[in-house]
Amino acid sequence: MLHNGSATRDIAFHEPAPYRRVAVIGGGAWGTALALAAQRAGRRTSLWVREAEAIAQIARTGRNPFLPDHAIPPAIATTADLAAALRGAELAVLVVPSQHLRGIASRVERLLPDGVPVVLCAKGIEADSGALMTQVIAEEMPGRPQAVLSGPSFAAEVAEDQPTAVTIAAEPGPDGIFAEGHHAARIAVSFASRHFRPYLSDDPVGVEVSGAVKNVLAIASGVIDGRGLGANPRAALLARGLAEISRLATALGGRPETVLGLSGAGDVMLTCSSPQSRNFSFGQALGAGRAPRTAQGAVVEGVANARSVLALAQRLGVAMPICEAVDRVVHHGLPVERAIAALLTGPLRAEPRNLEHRASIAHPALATPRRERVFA
Ligand SMILES: NC(=O)C1=CN([C@@H]2O[C@H](COP(=O)(O)OP(=O)(O)OC[C@H]3O[C@@H](n4cnc5c(N)ncnc54)[C@H](O)[C@@H]3O)[C@@H](O)[C@H]2O)C=CC1
Ligand SMILES: O=C(CO)COP(=O)(O)O
Repeated sequence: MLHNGSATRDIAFHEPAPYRRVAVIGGGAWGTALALAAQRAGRRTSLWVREAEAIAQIARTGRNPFLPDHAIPPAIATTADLAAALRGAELAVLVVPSQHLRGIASRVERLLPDGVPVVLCAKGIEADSGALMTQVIAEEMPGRPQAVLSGPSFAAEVAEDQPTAVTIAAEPGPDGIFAEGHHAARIAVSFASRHFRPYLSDDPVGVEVSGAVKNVLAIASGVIDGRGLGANPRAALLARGLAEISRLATALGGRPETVLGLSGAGDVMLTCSSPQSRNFSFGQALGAGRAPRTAQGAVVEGVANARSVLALAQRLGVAMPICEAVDRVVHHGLPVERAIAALLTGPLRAEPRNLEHRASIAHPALATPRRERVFA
């Protein structure tokens, strides 16, 4: 049994039954890669693709324009008909961008039998409501079992069957998420294959917040790279960015140790250091003073989420200076130079949160604005 993440158990011991039929809803790059992963794991898999042109191209060439370098095997049933994609599904995997999840979820809810679980794969926070993806689902699909799939996983590498580890997070049942019949354990074995390794977590809030914020951090990291500022500020950004994730996650009831796992530190390391990341390369262009260019129709989640993460943080009174800087640059036209200067010349602070609190009492100098150039 899992007690608040303090104990781990081998899920293979239980041999939970996989879901046999998996419907992947959202045929962008990540949905396509996850359909390939499910099919490799032995699942009967369907893939719902929204765009008529994409469906036509798949029919013509066997390739999805959102992930053009990878063939989709005929065993994956691709369709533009949502009802057809969901027919007979024992598991629905929702892979539409965060700002579109609500609309798709309400349509899926009308078509999916009660009790069929959903897996949420978008990394983001809803702009208008500040809702996490799990909250959106709780509202649009009340009572339905749900889990979050996140972690360091570029779609192209999963499609190539490169080794990848992800986290599957859900609220534990009375016997914990490792219990044989728990949907999270069943989802893990439904996707597990030689090169695709899910880990379980009972902290969906920590996992979700990590995934949403890392995209904003990746834009900031790209800016540093595009501006040619070197390796030191990137490392500082990663460390201080993880501190921002941790503060927001704990304010929402998540756990700080989750932020050190695959969905937090793992995905931050991946996305904040590779031009494969759309968010990182968007930031690189900003940093270099070029107009960001993305593949047609591709989503750069950090753009919408700079705004939604910051709005949520402000509502909760959580300081997120890096996310704030990205929001100012992307949405309010703040020049990159000024955003960087603001981060470097803010008040001096102590590092761990608990010390931060004590430092302001025992070491007032650390909490007082000073001229030195430090990181926020
Ligand atoms: N691409 C990747 O490597 C990974 C992506 N993700 C996450 O997966 C989610 C989906 O991203 P990708 O598959 O990469 O997208 P993508 O950039 O490849 O394609 C855009 C997707 O947005 C969908 N879309 C556009 N307008 C829509 C609307 N009005 N309603 C519903 N869907 C709409 C398109 O149908 C398409 O599926 C994002 O939250 C992303 O952060 C997570 C892990 C890896
Ligand atoms: O989430 C991702 C990898 O884990 C993909 O990142 P990008 O959306 O920045 O490409």
